[in-house]
Parts: sequence; structure tokens; C-alpha cells
Amino acid sequence: MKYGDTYALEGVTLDVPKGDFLAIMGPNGAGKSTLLKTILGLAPLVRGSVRVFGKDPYKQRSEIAKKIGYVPQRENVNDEVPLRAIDVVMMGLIEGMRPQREEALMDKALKALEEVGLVDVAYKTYRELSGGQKQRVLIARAIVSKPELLLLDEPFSALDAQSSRTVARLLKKYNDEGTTIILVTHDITPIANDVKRVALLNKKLIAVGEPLKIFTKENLLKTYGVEVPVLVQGRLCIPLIGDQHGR
Ligand SMILES: Nc1ncnc2c1ncn2[C@@H]1O[C@H](COP(=O)(O)OP(=O)(O)OP(=O)(O)O)[C@@H](O)[C@H]1O
Repeated sequence: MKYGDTYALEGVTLDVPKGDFLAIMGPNGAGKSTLLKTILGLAPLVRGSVRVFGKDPYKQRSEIAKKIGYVPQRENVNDEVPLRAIDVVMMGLIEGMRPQREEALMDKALKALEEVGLVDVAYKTYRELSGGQKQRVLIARAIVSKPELLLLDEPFSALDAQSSRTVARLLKKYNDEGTTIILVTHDITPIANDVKRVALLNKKLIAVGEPLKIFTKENLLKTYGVEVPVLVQGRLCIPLIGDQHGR
């Protein structure tokens, strides 16, 4: 994976089985977002290959897009058009799906907003929502089509503790029902007991596996260049590592 002359990712081999709940962690600029974009066929691939549901996302994106829900790290929904929260969520139903009645779409969008705890702002315009509310609307847009694969780029970054818990519970529920989840996060606390695997990334894949086996002093030093405590009273707990890198 290369932007201009610089490699963002090199020599990464990663298999994600169906039903996995994988957290990708690493310092700023480690290539985490790039890795998610690779799954969508959106990052520049110089060598190697990617297969998603057995298909090449760089050549067959439209065939797999409807099975994937994606929450980008940041997204500017067009501010000129006064879209309501419910309209933004409905966008997740329109792409690549067969035509449905407006009421059926609205019904599904309202249910998704309810799942992220935002049904009360459904008819507010998106631009007047807070940062954390916008982020949850984008999560609702990603889940509304009941995708087989959910990709989330820092879903907790703008959320308060209660909203983080709501979203974490939602992800656990979807994963229990069979949805494969791959998310990028600097803070594993909200999902520490739910993730099945963690991948530590710093341009290369440092380690991947069960959290307790992966968070070794050696792996963390290799990934972040600093020691970070990971066990507090026997529970997985990582401080906001991103803060040490200027966030
Ligand atoms: N569109 C782009 N054009 C040029 N360089 C890019 C582009 N996107 C990312 N990069 C570079 O690729 C590298 C990896 O970026 P990426 O966004 O994948 O990192 P990240 O691990 O998600 O970081 P963060 O934790 O800061 O979000 C960085 O050096 C970044 O500057």
C-alpha cells in the first residue's frame, strides 16, 4: 500500500474468518485506516492481493459493497443540503439494494437510530447534531442494511462513556448474531471483553491474536515505542494511547 513514494503498509498478511471481532490498534500513521480502505478497494494497492467474500474489491466492488457497512473516521455529509438524521441513515439502504417503499425505508432507519440511542433526533438536520451524535448516525447508516461485515474506523472517538457503552453493546449483539466486525481504535476499553482478536499494526503487522496473548510488553514496545500498561486488576485496560502521539 503506497501513497506517492511512501509505503503506508508493507508485507501485511491477515486472514479474518467469518464471525471474527477484530480490533486493529497502532500509533498515528500506522496504516490502520489504510488497511480498512484496502478491504473496500479504496487504498492504492501496489503489490499483493485482497479477497473479500472471495471477490477482489478492486475489481468487483459493487458485488460486495452491499454486504459491508462502513463507518469512516470522518465524513463530511454535504452541509449545503439540509439532510435530516433519518435521511443520512436511509442512504445506507439505497445503495445496491432493490427498490423499497419510502415507509419501509423510514421504518428500518428509525429502528437503526433507536439501536444507537438516537431516535429522538431522527428528524433534526444532520448539521445541527453534535459530533458524537453525528458519529452515531453514521454507525446507524452502517448497520441499517444488516451487513455481513462491519468496518468501523475509530467509532468511539467522539463518544461519551454512555454512548460508547451503547455502541459497544450493539457491536457485541451484532457479532453474536454472526456479523464479522473489524474496527480501528486507540481505546479498547469499551470492547475489551468482547473482541476476539487484536491486530497490532505499525506499517507492518506486529502481532495478531487473542488480546491477552497479544498485549505483551515486547509487542507493545514494537508497536508504540513506549511501554503501556494493559492489565488493571486482572481486566484488560489500555489508556488512550493516541494521546501520547499528539491527539
Ligand atoms: N490519501 C492519502 N495521501 C497520501 N498519504 C496518505 C493518504 N492517506 C494516508 N496517508 C499516509 O499513509 C500513512 C497511514 O495513514 P493512515 O490514515 O492509514 O494511518 P492510521 O493508522 O489510520 O492513523 P491515525 O491513527 O492517525 O488515524 C500516513 O503516513 C498518512 O500520512
